[in-house]
Amino acid sequence: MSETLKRLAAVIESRKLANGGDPDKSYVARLFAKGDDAILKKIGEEATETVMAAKDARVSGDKSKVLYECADLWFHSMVMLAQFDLTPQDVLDELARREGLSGIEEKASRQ
Ligand SMILES: N=c1c2ncn([C@@H]3O[C@H](COP(=O)(O)OP(=O)(O)OP(=O)(O)O)[C@@H](O)[C@H]3O)c2ncn1[C@@H]1O[C@H](COP(=O)(O)O)[C@@H](O)[C@H]1O
Repeated sequence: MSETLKRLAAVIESRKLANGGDPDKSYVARLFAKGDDAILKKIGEEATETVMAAKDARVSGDKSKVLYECADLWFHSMVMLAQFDLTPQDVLDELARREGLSGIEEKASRQ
């Protein structure tokens, strides 16, 4: 896993209230204190903002907002993973499991 993701996952974990996270000082601890609905709402917002940034980038040619919004989306997804005691490595493991398996073949195998 990338060292950046590993460090960020560790910081997020440290912000859990059970690990001493303080909602008065930490944005992540505040999200954990608010619970599932607040975390999931942020993911919905950031996903929508990512889509809008990508649509805008097609018109303006400026891709910087796509990166910015996608980073927000990844970050909040990492908070959600931690909320469920999952890690970015778990997601990478799932992607590795799918490696080489065509999405078209996988879909056909479900029918
Ligand atoms: N990567 C991030 C990160 N990306 C985005 N954000 C915050 O996520 C929020 C994004 O919400 P919006 O863009 O919708 O802005 P907003 O309107 O201010 O947000 P809301 O009031 O609606 O929640 C902002 O408050 C951003 O500052 C982040 N906050 C923290 N991190 C990382 O998490 C670490 C721990 O943060 P704290 O727990 O705050 O110490 C930090 O050191 C960073 O590495």
